[in-house]
Amino acid sequence: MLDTQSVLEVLRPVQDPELQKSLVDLNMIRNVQIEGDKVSFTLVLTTPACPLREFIVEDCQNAVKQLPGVESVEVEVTAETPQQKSLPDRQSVPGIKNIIAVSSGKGGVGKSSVAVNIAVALADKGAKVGLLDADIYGPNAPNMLGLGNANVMVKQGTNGEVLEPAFNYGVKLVSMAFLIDPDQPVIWRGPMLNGIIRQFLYQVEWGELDYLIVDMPPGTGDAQLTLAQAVPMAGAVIVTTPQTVSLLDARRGLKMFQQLGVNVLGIVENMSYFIPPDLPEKKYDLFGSGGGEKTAQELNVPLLGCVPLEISLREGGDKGIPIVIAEPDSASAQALVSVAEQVAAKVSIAAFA
Ligand SMILES: Nc1ncnc2c1ncn2[C@@H]1O[C@H](COP(=O)(O)OP(=O)(O)OP(=O)(O)O)[C@@H](O)[C@H]1O
Repeated sequence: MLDTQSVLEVLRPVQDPELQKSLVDLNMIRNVQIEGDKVSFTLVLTTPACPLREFIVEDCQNAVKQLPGVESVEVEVTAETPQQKSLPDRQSVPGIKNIIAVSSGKGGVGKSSVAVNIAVALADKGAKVGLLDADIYGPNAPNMLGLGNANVMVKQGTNGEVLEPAFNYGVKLVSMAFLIDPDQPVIWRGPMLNGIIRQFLYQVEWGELDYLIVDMPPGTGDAQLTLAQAVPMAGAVIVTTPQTVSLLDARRGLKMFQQLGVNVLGIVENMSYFIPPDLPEKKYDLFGSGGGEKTAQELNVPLLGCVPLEISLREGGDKGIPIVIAEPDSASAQALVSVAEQVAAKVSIAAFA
């Protein structure tokens, strides 16, 4: 007989490919309805940015169609992002499910571009996203998000004054740029870091967030230490170029996060190759090739993606329209969307591990 139980039984062997557990056991199949020969249910994924969404839906449909008497299968897809694991000695930020650092060993490798585009890509998929621009030396996320002239407002919250983040492309943003005088010497900014990072975590009206992406200053300094010691983190993403010097610094950064007990979600190789706009079928390895992959293998962390060097990516950053929105079909936008999906998937895996 066709009933809810038989539908769940036939779906039980279908696994979430990333978590390698039964969708039914993970409570990802809900609200099973049967009307004559029509079966419908809700598939609750662990992230709206699930890279394998279509495969999972197809697997579910194929499984249910095996039941005698079923003509059509309708799957409504939603997502509930899991909360990262808590740590006994770190205070999580209420409402924020996953804090992800985007870091690089070396400056100028495209860390902010990657952080901004990951944030926008996740928001575009339907996730609730915040971006904390903690890059005290080059806080350029506001410009890249078209919020160069934004001002954060201070308002009275339930526990004192709170900052209200700026908002664009579905992303809530606070940045060091909103607080520091751009003419202030960098040397005076360092000592402010610890306090400001904590303030940006706890005294901002973030609301409910699936992901808070933190654009870190380059290197292995105080900001990384402060963040890792203040809050439980879902993980860190390390951005590098294929060049040897950048890779050596990336390794240092990666080791530091590992020593601080932060899960390294993987490496993003940026500026992997150059695509000339007039010859899009050509590829030039300006900074060498394969370095990111080799480093990822050696250090036993995933390579989350390789983003090409494209003029339109730089232009998008300068104009305040991130490439994933401005030119979603470009090679760099597609690579960045895939990186965002990989990051989301790895965060889910860590939450269920
Ligand atoms: N894949 C790419 N293709 C073209 N231009 C890029 C690419 N990645 C980054 N850029 C450009 O390189 C410059 C530096 O990038 P970005 O600010 O993202 O780097 P960063 O590592 O955050 O730098 P900083 O160390 O100053 O914080 C920017 O002008 C950006 O638009």
